[in-house]
Amino acid sequence: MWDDLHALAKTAERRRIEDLFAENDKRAGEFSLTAAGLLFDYSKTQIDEQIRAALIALTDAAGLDARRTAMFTGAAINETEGRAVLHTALRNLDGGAVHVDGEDVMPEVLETLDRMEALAREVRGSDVTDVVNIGIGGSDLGPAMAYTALAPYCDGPRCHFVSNVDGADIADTLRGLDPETTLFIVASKTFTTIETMTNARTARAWLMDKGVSTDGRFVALSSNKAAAGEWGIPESRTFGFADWVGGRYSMWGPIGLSLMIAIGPEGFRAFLRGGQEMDRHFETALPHQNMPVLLALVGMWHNQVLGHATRAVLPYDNRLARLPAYLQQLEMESNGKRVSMDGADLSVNSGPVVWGEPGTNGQHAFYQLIHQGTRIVPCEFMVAAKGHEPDLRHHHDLLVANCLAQSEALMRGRSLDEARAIMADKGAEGDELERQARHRVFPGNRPSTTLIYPQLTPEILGKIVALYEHRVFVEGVILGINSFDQWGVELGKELASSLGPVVTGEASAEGKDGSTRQLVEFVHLHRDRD
Ligand SMILES: O=P(O)(O)OC[C@H]1O[C@H](O)[C@H](O)[C@@H](O)[C@@H]1O
Repeated sequence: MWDDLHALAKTAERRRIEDLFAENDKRAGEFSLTAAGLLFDYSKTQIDEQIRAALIALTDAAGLDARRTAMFTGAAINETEGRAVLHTALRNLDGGAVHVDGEDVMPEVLETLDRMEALAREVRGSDVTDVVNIGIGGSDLGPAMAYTALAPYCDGPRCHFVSNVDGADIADTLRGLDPETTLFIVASKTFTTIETMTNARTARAWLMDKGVSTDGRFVALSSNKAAAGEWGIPESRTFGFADWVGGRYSMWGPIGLSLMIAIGPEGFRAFLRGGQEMDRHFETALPHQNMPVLLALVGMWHNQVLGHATRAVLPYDNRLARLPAYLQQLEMESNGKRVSMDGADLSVNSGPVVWGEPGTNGQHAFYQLIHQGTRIVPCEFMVAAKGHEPDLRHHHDLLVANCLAQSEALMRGRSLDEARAIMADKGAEGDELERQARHRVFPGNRPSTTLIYPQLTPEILGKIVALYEHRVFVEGVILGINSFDQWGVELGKELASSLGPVVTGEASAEGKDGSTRQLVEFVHLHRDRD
């Protein structure tokens, strides 16, 4: 399979994407698809019909259909943790029963949703002015990303997101907040995460310091209701979810509470409906008409086949500023694995490095490398046809024009002859003309895709997030890995707890490597100085 693709890559890399358009005037339509109102265009890549067929063959060989059914029907596909993977049940608003170990989970999911809505309404109708979500990773990035994304729909209290154990995070957030009108949400699936528990304690101390009762000031979102209870948050203020909701897939349930408070229960339901619509599409569309499948395959063509180690996510949508960070966790924590489900080494690379920033800002910062650097960075552009500022339509038109211009420029490039003509026009001559022209050449033939959507509404955001979730799933199935565990984060946590007492000076650094000892020494020299 991979050999076929590598053979196809040899020919593909020699030809220009532009020529594919010249050879086939239907290319744009044939190498793009519309689903759930979104248009995904992957025609500005080297993929042709033969390559697409070979990529789709990967899904057959990996048994994608059976794995997908297994996920949606509650099988324990997270094999290293013995868990089902059912974040889709959280948005199964009008769907039927979903069974885990013979039990329908939907009544509890819907009851929790009802309770969340009751609390959201209560908070929105109260004197609460600020909500602080304390959580990290999957208990932070989803709601934080969506809160910024859906700013035009936020008509509830202001939300803040504290994640880092760096005291600067909570200190900067609390400064300026009124303890009498601030509600804290402690969001942690495990309710043991050191950063979150440290920040939660600091929040509690802050209230007590200000002489404000902590009663009714905390809400817990967790799978570990017992720990939340021990911490002092009553059951009536605790919203649980099952272990089959992975942290980075959890914003659809209780972890989304801050978002629900901000945009209101109806807006949150629209977000869920969007996700559910993408689920239906993913479950039923044939591979070559299936958006998550194609998004995954295009990514694998660039990463596993052509060897491009990174991919840039470039939303031309300022409110999606946190999307790249959200996708970093979703994609890199899910598919950054070196062994397959059975423990054998992978024969191809695992998922790529995902990074990005909104356009047009990135254009004035790192696009230089994307256009002229020696490495190829496949780019994933995203843009809305319409903005939310009717009085600023001209801004939005410029934004769209820039987005389209970048993918066009990446594909077309500028030849040496064109660069020479530009320099000649400027009056350059001889060696100087030649030297200057070489700096102005754009190799072009650089691949990009564009995801375009009508407008960034709660429903559309739901579709986009679910689209990326399923993309990660498809890539994981083809790689034969478990996309739903994250053992790679454990070692650092263990070492951090052993280094804690070394940093404070309670334990000695003896036995640590020379570099670590030197760094600790520097800290000791400075930490107690005024
Ligand atoms: O929600 P929590 O249990 O506090 O976990 C928060 C985060 O920390 C862990 O280290 C994992 O890497 C993440 O997948 C998780 O989302």
